[in-house]
Amino acid sequence: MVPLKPLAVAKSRLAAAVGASRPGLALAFAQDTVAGALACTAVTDVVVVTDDRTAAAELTRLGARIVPDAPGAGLDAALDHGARAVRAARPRAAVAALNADLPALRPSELLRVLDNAAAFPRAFLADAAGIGTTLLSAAPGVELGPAFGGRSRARHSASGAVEIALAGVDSVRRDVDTAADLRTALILGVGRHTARYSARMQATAYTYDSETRSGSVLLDDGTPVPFEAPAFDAGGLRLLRPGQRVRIETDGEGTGLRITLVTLQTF
Ligand SMILES: Nc1nc2c(ncn2[C@@H]2O[C@H](COP(=O)(O)OP(=O)(O)OP(=O)(O)O)[C@@H](O)[C@H]2O)c(=O)[nH]1
Ligand SMILES: C[C@H](OP(=O)(O)O)C(=O)O
Repeated sequence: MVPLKPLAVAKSRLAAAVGASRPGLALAFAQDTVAGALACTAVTDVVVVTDDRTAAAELTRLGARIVPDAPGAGLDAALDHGARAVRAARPRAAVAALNADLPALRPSELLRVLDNAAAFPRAFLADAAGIGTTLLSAAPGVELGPAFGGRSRARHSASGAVEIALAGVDSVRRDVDTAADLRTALILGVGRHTARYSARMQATAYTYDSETRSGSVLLDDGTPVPFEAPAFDAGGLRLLRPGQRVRIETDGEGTGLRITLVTLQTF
């Protein structure tokens, strides 16, 4: 089950960093989350609990089933409602809640988490910050008992759910609440829907040292991203780190030092 707020109010903490892209980016995160879950061999069905009509149409197209957020009483109520809807049709179903803001989600990592979770009546995975929760599961016949929001890792633990202690499942833990989270997700490698938006994160300045032929670009929030351009040329693409490149366009005079536009992209 993937709960999703109306896009007009989703991902509010990203507003300052991404401006008018925010609702589209919130949808892209949900699309990549749902696509990743549907591609996981441990997942039979993906149910999205949402009242957003645009998101409902797009996520249905990917293969998700939509359950309206009938209670309209916050995240935990939406998840209880979703679990009831799932089990009305399939009373012996195991269920898991997964946040809709996991754009780097890899099906193979979700499979490891769900395999691990299946050993316990209730289990959860802490988010990358170690404060919240990105996944909560309940075995057949067991109530989900969601207690999301804020410091939910401690709350889920206190409620008796077993914390999943797996290494190497960063893509399932990497929820995106801030611009810094988004950059980390881009470095992990995001799905195709979010990748479309990442090209819009433009750098505002750069430094370049012609002796070392390296430099750094400054993202709009002030974060420096180093790059190497041993022999860069107009329009060249230079590898930064695995999964991430910088596009460098010169002024066309061929001096190789007058960068006019630098855009961070993922592939
Ligand atoms: N259906 C439903 N989903 C919700 C509700 N509240 C939160 N969610 C979803 O639950 C997950 C975690 O939500 P939040 O961190 O509260 O919200 P967010 O939109 O991700 O980010 P912020 O607006 O910055 O807090 C996301 O997938 C949300 O879309 C709700 O009332 N109903
Ligand atoms: C829902 C909440 O997530 P966040 O506040 O990190 O988006 C949580 O971790 O319980």
